[in-house]
Amino acid sequence: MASLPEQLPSFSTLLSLYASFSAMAMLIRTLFNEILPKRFQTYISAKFFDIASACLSSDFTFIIEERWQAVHNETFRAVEAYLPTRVGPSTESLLIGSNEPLNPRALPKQRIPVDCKIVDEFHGMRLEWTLCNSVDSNKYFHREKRYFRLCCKKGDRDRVMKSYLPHIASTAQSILNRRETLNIYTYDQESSVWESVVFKHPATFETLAMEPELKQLIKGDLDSFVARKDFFKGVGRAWKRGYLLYGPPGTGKSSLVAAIANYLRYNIYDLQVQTARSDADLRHILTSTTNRSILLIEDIDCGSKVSHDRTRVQDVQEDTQDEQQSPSCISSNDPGVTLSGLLNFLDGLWSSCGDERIIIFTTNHKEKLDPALLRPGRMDVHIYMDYCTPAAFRKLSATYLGIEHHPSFVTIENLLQCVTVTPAEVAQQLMKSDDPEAVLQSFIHFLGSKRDQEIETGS
Ligand SMILES: Nc1ncnc2c1ncn2[C@@H]1O[C@H](COP(=O)(O)OP(=O)(O)OP(=O)(O)O)[C@@H](O)[C@H]1O
Ligand SMILES: [Mg+2]
Repeated sequence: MASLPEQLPSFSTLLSLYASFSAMAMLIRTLFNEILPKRFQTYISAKFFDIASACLSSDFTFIIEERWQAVHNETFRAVEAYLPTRVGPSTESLLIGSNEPLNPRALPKQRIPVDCKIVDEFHGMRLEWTLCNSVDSNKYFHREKRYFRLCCKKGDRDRVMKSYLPHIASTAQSILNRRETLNIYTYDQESSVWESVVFKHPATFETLAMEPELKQLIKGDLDSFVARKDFFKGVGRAWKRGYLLYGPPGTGKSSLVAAIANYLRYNIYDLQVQTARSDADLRHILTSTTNRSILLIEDIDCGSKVSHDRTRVQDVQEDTQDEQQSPSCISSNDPGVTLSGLLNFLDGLWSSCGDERIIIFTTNHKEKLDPALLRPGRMDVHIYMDYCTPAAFRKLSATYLGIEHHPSFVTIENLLQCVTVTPAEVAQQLMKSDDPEAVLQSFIHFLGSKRDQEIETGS
């Protein structure tokens, strides 16, 4: 007869083990219920539930937040561009809209609404996407945080990382490269986000009236910037290019910015430095911009707080004077942006955040800028936008009147040699009538009286 193995515990041993376990469980339960505060109990139960359900579930979730390590997350941007192309029969809602009157040839654009589920298929994997929104706020700030949740089977996790996400990256790249509409963004301090509208400025290098050699030089510089990613890496520089456009009002600085955006197909972030409350705020604002874009800071001399590094006390004292001169300069108790805060972004350590960025400053008064901003190498290219030259006039005449040669050009070009007139003034004169002959005669008259005035005042 087979006997029981010797090592099997006896019934009485089992009974005493059971009693010890029960006592221990009772003790743990009492500790849990009586000693731990209620909120810890809830937290621990929730965590336990999470861990248990994660172990039992066969799904895996990726979270892709809008920001990654303090700057804009390019993976988020790629998904944002890619997902609208994956809208299918299972999609329950969509955001649609258009900045133009609806017509059959310009159907509204699609965007993914918050909480809407998009199901994608890739190489036999089922991938469920949801755009989520949460609010991060305390008594100092209120920021909305957007993120994508991607659910897949646990077993597909590696394939998602190794082949699906790279597929999204390359698809998004080609979508962004051929983007039809450009956006111009302005920063909304209230909600701490960049607000965008469609950018449809008609200025192009073709319509710009400036010396042809200068135009060629700028286009060449832009082309080489875009093509030389590896060069920038190789020489240890951030892939950025800074332009300072300076010259009198109405000489085409903003038009040149629009022409650059249209040429490169880059979005524009139009920043009023005065809207940033502090250097930390400026850092947040600038790190929320995306790659392949232009950061535009117009009238940099007007943002008096960044023209020179000053203490807060000085700022507050000068605010009252500044306010009268420049309504755009905000008055507040905030410390404001300092020059060093801005320079840190131009070529300091923070300049390495982001790729393929063009930074453009414009000013009417280059002489008012702090020498630190003008130091060689800080803004790579300084472009002087001049008064109207004969070559610029010929371009404006071709654009506005459709005339490239005319006998009165000789008189006009002679007058332009001695009269200071901006391209904006010329454009205004050339738009006066749709009769080109009458326009040219009136323009000669305009230049003549301007010359007489200048002789009289000795300017
Ligand atoms: N170089 C130019 N070529 C073509 N058009 C021009 C040029 N300069 C000015 N204009 C015309 O004048 C208008 C005003 O020009 P723009 O706003 O570009 O000047 P700006 O130099 O930016 O002036 P400000 O210093 O006041 O900002 C433009 O909308 C455009 O129609
Ligand atoms: Mg301008």
